[in-house]
Amino acid sequence: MGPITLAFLLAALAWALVAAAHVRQKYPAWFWYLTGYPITALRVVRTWRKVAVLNDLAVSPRPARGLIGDLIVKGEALRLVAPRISFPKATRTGLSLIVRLHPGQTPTPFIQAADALAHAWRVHAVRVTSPERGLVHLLATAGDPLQKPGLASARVPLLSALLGICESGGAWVMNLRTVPHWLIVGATQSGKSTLLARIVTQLAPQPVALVGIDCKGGMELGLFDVRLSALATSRKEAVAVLDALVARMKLRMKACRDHGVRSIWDLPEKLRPVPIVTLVDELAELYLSDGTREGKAEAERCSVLLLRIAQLGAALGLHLVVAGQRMGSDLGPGVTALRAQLSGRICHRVNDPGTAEMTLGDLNKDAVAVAQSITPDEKGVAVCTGPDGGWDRARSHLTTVEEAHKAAIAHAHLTPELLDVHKALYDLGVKRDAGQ
Ligand SMILES: Nc1ncnc2c1ncn2[C@@H]1O[C@H](COP(=O)(O)OP(=O)(O)OP(=O)(O)O)[C@@H](O)[C@H]1O
Repeated sequence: MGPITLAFLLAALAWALVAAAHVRQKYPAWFWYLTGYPITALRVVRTWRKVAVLNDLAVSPRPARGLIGDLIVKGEALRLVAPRISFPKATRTGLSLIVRLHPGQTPTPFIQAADALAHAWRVHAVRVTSPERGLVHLLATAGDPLQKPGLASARVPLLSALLGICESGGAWVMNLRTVPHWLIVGATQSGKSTLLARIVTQLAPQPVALVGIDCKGGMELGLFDVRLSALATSRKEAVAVLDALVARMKLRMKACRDHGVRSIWDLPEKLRPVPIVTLVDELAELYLSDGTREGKAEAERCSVLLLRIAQLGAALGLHLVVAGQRMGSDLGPGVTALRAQLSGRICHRVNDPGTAEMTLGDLNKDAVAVAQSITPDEKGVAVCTGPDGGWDRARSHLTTVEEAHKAAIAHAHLTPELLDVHKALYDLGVKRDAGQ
């Protein structure tokens, strides 16, 4: 090979490498389709049998025990048959395939083998679901799409907030019409306040009343004061606000009864009251007692009122979004009952396994393990429940305090007046100037 040919080949190689880097950066999905996907798909097909056998996903068509004369002989089958798989289909962020279960198999061992599959196929994660009896769906994500998440786009209806992006590639949406109450947990610096800011930013332009309960002296939710119809900054104020909201809930119940409907959404439009979303920052502050009789009574009252709203509020347009660092039964018996009503769950990185278990354990054990693996660097990453009862790993869109504050100011004129709630606060000596 002459020097000119060699130089030409080296230049072509360099050009190809630069072009590949450009495609990878600019069009990551196409880069995946053209390079990563074919290699990974072949790896899946080539290694499937071995991986299935090693992870007890393959079964023998012959029984593990047989009869020799008068004896029953037990043994391990020599020829195991892996369940059949479809050819892996490319997705924007990875690949997916369907496994046809052998008779007698369940999805459980596949869920347990998800980590092993991810290692064998050299992908970031494998999620296992069962869309239909006898079938298991394996969704592999090539890299962590939450490392550098783009901004997902989705049309969000009333009472919905576009929070960020899911690991599976879709938009992460909190829809209060379908899931009326939410619990958000996370250790300090995990991204809770950013998520609350995102929720306020998204709900601010909508015809919705936002009520804040922030017993950290209003340091977090106070930033959005102009778009809040009421803000309680201590437990005493929280009791007054929640009391007024429960009284309002009873009036709405009566209105529904009078019109023979079961929800405010069935009332004639001009009679329909504004939905109220109550945002609670630092739930534990509402439950912890300082040992005094008054403190205990306040904590119990808060617990009862929150529970009432959570139990009855959905159809009456009263919604709860409750955030806290910790969630444990030690906060009081009311907390477990409240958790049962907060069906939407978002678990950021947490300090104690108990909180992850309390937040997600009653829904899905695997989700608990994934939540526990969130590292301190993964700010804004959380495990969240989906509308179909499933779960996903997701990352919130980074909303700065300035952005949220600006959104609150821009939509301050949409803040509905809740006079009864104002009065309850006023009676405690709390003054709030409109547009403050
Ligand atoms: N989705 C995100 N993407 C990138 N960075 C984020 C994201 N969410 C939060 N952060 C960053 O993480 C840091 C902590 O966020 P945040 O204040 O929301 O945490 P927190 O859980 O409310 O903490 P604390 O309880 O101490 O108030 C901030 O610097 C924020 O910019």
